[in-house]
Amino acid sequence: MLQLADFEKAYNHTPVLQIPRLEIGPGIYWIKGANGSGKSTLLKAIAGIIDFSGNILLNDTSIKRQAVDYRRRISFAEAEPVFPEFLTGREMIALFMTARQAPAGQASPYLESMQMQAYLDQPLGAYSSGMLKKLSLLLAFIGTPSLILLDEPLITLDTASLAILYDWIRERQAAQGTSFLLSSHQALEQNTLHISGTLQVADKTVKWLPA
Ligand SMILES: Nc1ncnc2c1ncn2[C@@H]1O[C@H](COP(=O)(O)OP(=O)(O)OP(=O)(O)O)[C@@H](O)[C@H]1O
Repeated sequence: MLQLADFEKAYNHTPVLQIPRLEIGPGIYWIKGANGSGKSTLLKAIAGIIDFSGNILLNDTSIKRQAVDYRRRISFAEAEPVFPEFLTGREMIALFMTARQAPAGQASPYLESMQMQAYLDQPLGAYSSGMLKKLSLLLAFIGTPSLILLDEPLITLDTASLAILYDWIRERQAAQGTSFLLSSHQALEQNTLHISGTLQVADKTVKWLPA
């Protein structure tokens, strides 16, 4: 599903991640690592929002040679999302629905399950961090990406919302075979989600460990 080859990312000429080769099949993966080890850097590189040397292929589509096609197949929710404060949640969702050519009505069940309708027409500047987090997670589920990257999806969510997020992930994987990379300092509920393996980020590289 995902292949990294000769991957190297440096900030100000200081290498942060060097991954000669990494290949993982479809599934749900937990990205683990200490603070500053490079989890967000890895996710941002795979999402195509920061540059790096080497290559990444998603189902044989190259991030460098087929950049538009690649990005169409991937979604990313940042750990601490920042949105334009003057837009409303409804406007953000409409923007994503158009950009990602999503099927009509796709957002409705997500909005209902997370009970987001009450504040959908408020400007995003008035959202709490939990409300912003739910919106950013929902936006990552818009369209039909084959890989969804969620950076620290569990932070700021209340217990009820966590259970709903796990439902979203399970349902999307079952219905569309979507794969997930989830970074988290908290243990993922492995009896709720079927985790295919762990990507351990340490010593400036990434190791795949079976579940
Ligand atoms: N834009 C940047 N410019 C310079 N250095 C950066 C930048 N972003 C990240 N780094 C450095 O890269 C390293 C990895 O950071 P990254 O944010 O990927 O870690 P992380 O594993 O996600 O950490 P955390 O668990 O604290 O969120 C750190 O040493 C960090 O200081």
